[in-house]
Amino acid sequence: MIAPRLRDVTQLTSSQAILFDLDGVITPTAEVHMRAWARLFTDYLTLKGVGPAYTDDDYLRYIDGKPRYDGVRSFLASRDITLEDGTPEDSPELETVCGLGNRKNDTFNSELAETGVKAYPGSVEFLNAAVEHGLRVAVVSSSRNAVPVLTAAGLLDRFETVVDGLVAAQHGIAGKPAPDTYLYAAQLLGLTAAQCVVVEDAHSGVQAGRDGDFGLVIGVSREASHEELMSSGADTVVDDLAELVPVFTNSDSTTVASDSKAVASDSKAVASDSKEGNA
Ligand SMILES: O=P(O)(O)OC[C@H]1O[C@@H](O)[C@H](O)[C@@H](O)[C@@H]1O
Repeated sequence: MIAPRLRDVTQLTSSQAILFDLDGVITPTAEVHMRAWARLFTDYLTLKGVGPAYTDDDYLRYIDGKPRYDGVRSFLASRDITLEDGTPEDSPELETVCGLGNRKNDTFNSELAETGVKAYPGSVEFLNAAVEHGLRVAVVSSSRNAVPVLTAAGLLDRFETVVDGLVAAQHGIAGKPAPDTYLYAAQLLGLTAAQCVVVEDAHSGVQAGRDGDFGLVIGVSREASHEELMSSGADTVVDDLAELVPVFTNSDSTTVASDSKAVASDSKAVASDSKEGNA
């Protein structure tokens, strides 16, 4: 019989790779996406005379972490609106799923060009500690802007592979909440899901990690709460990835658990519902 997996943070040190979401995990760009979506859908619903008005909760429920056009479809469905898909080449003026998505992308890119991107210091600290410990690292993002965002943050060369929205579209890989983009990244690294850790801030991404049966799913609470991410399937949730650096720098895992509130309290119950080790 295969021993049940111990889904707590000490498993980080025995993992082979960390697969990082980007927006909201490595860079604060989830906020930029969030503002651009709010502008698009507030204007759009007003123009159509459709309610209820768009709120940030809509972003978290229907859009966060999903590929661009899936986010549009999913939000419009919540207001009983169906549009033709169009194509990714659609002009932002067109009232199609792709046209609206591209309209939001213009807003996203203007803000990014104005403000630039600076990674979360705690995430860079965690990345450095993981790499120093010998773990391999990759980015798995739904965004078609992942490479420019990583480049602007000066981090592109830190990752062995980047599976983004463009790669997924090119290969016909289903986006988050499906686990497929994460599984594809693991495959590119020549690893199994069980050997990899997923780090996510969005419900859809946490769900992808859980459904892909990854070795460990770490939630980072930015907009979504600890409880929400735990209920989506995270094994543990932190406010900042720097909280997990002691896992690498301190070989005594019990000290780590007691040093970090979130880790100690969130990781307890998880071993009980974990199945056998996966492929
Ligand atoms: O429009 P893009 O850049 O391809 O991004 C798609 C999605 O990418 C995800 O990473 C973000 O969490 C979402 O907010 C965003 O909508």
